[in-house]
Amino acid sequence: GAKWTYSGPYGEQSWSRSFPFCGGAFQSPIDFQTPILRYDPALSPIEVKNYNLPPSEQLTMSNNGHSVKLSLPSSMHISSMPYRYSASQLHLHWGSSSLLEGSEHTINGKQFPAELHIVHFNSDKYSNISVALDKSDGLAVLGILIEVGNFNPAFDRFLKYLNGVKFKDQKVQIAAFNIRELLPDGLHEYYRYDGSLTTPPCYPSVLWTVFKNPVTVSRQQFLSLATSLYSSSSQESAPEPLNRNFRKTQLADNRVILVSFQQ
Ligand SMILES: NS(=O)(=O)c1c(F)c(F)c(S(=O)(=O)CCO)c(N[C@H]2CCc3ccccc32)c1F
Ligand SMILES: [Zn+2]
Repeated sequence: GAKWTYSGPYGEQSWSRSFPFCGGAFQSPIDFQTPILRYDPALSPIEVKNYNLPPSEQLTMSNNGHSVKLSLPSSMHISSMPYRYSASQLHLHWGSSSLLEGSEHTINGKQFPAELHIVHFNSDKYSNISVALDKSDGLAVLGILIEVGNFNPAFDRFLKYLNGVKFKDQKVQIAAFNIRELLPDGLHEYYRYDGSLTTPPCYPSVLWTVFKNPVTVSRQQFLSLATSLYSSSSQESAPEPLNRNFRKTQLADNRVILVSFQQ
């Protein structure tokens, strides 16, 4: 597809030229501002199934030039939503060694150092994610905000392989692990709204669930994520660092953001 980046002439202000939905409604990410939040007691705790993958399984970790992503088996799924949403992949957004602000969603204007996204598709209605991608009930993404603090052994299960995917289109097979350990302890407190993919093609097809409680990684783990990767391929002459790969927050318009918790 058409080239897009996070800075320069192909940056987010230009996305809508090649990807019209990027200039449309229901765009993500957004800033969770207290005045537009509404408590919804019907929002039940998120339940995930088969997230505890056996180490005998292997996952493909790859650098696609926009993020580092991990392929996930469709046996992993979210069971607490009206439809079953089966896992497809997880990826991250982060700042840089000089910018500890790289999350996509923000809370009352606070941007976190990074954010993890676990992308799922509605497997009750659609046979695969490519078919589900542009359907209004097609995708469900879990957003996990990341702070710098204590070392996180679960994140290290894949961060330790970053040097194997330094350049665009590089892939490595890694031992699977318990993906549930990447999530915060409590899955009962979260923000919920209808939004979009935060990258082109920006389809308004995502039911967003962003957990209120961040997880932590150590400063060294954050720096490893922020400085190990390049968006350019190994053959290219000028290596382009892969960092600050987050979209700015979009207008909420008259969208109400539901929250499962009371202030
Ligand atoms: N923040 S986000 O959750 O909206 C989001 C991303 F930020 C992101 F980078 C990617 S990607 O596939 O790594 C690269 C762009 O396609 C996807 N990938 C999605 C979109 C396209 C596609 C096709 C097959 C499987 C997953 C995806 C994504 F859903
Ligand atoms: Zn994402």
